[in-house]
Amino acid sequence: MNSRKKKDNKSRSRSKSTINDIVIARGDLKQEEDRKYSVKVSKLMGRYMVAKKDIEPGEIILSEPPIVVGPCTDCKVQCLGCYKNLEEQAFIKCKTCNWPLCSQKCSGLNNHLGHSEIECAILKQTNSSKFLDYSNLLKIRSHMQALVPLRCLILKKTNPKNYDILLNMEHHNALRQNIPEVWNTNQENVVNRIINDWGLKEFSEDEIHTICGILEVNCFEIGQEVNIRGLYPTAFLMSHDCVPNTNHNDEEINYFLTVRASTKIPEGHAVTLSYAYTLQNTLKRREHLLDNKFFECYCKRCSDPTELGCYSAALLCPKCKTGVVLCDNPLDFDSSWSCTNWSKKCPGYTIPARSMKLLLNRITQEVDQIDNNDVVAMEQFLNKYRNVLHPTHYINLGIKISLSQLYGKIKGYLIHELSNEVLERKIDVCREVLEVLDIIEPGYTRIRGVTLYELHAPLMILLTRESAKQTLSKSEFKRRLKEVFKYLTEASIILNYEPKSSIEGNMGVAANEALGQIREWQKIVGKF
Ligand SMILES: C[S@@+](CC[C@H](N)C(=O)[O-])C[C@H]1O[C@@H](n2cnc3c(N)ncnc32)[C@H](O)[C@@H]1O
Repeated sequence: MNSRKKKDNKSRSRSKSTINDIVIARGDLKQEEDRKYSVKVSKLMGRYMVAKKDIEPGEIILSEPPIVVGPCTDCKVQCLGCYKNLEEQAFIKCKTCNWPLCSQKCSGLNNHLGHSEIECAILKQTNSSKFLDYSNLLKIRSHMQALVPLRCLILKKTNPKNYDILLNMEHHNALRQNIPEVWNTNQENVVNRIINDWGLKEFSEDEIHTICGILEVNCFEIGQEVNIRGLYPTAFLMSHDCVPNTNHNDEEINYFLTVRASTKIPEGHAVTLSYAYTLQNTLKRREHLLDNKFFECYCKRCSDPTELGCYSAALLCPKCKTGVVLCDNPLDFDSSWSCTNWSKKCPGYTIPARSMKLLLNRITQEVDQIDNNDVVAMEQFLNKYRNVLHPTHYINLGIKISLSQLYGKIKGYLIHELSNEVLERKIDVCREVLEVLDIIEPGYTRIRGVTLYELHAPLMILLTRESAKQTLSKSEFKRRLKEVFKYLTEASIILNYEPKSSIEGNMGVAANEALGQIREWQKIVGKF
């Protein structure tokens, strides 16, 4: 389908060390024995991780510190130490190198995962700050793009073992070279800056482009309050799947990455994560993977027009009114879409790929106009498109996820103020979202944990209200309490994997407390 694909194999044909070489090179044989995974190689995917033995949901597969972290390519201007976004006037310049910082006391100063002494010395020696136009912070943004590549290059001297591990990662240079918007942007913002502006002639253009490719292909988006990327020594080996079987999180400050199984991973099965946003439809995910990770996905979900029954891309047929419009060939970016209501004799409805894209772009623009907290506008949107978009179309699903979290949280909709009707609405959207998540983000995944937590709250309040009116029999009360207990228990397991400093980690603490209260009630109604 795409000319980029053929060259892919070429770039992969260069010889690469296996993960075993990497581990042995690190003198870490013990760790190799203990590892939950081994590494295989396939023609399609290159190296990929497989489970050495059955791995249970929630089990840690790996936990490791990053090789390098720093600003993302599309980041705003950030503090070089702690990566807080900097506003005009609310920042200082590093006394030594003159690059922007949040304060002279920033916790990321003289830290190898922040603004290290060596980075500061190089930025000073090269007089790099003379190119920073502080009259307008926006003009500094593109300069930030060269920082992570510089940090990688610094490793060559400060940590040659990590530099070797990094150089062993996929860069897709042969493919990327043929994509002018990727290659030329790197040439301008990274290569020319490091070699010409900063005068670091010891690095070659090829070497810097390779580093850029490695970062693009292998970085994890990390950070809790901040928007940064990190490269990890073994986690990069996980292959992509649009229904992943792992979940990962990163710690604040040290950026330790922990990968856990979200579902059971049988021995010999690939250990996967999704490089794309799972809540988008096949077309969007595949476009993202091709443009940013330089491969085409042929997973089960991508190959199935119904996306395994979650209908993330389906429209409702405007002709027969009852049929579902699906992509004729989801593995072809240019495929048309048709009504699939053959048995009920739809007169026939087909829409070309281009018109579908235009329609989705127009609807997306409309959604983007809705304020993040405007539940009324969200409900109006769902109502307006109820005969156009499938109820679980990814655009609807995004809105339903927002509603599942906003009802009960924002001003005017605090949980105890909600009418029974709105509580029921919150329950409905949570259940609808969970039905889809059970297909595309199954098991112990963060978004399921959050949605289960959101679901328990209205159920519990309705139960309390009804029990206060004494309209429930003891057995009905117990049945409903048991249901809340079930959701909350799973939410608690999932959310307690999250760092305590994160929003989800806090939710985990709240889930534990709520479970404690239910256990008190159990003393009255009896164990479930
Ligand atoms: C983060 S790297 C994974 C490690 C890589 N396979 C290696 O050997 O270094 C991502 C790259 O692996 C390949 N890859 C991962 N998952 C894939 C999949 N499901 N289908 C095809 N290629 C995949 C693609 O080349 C992608 O750009």
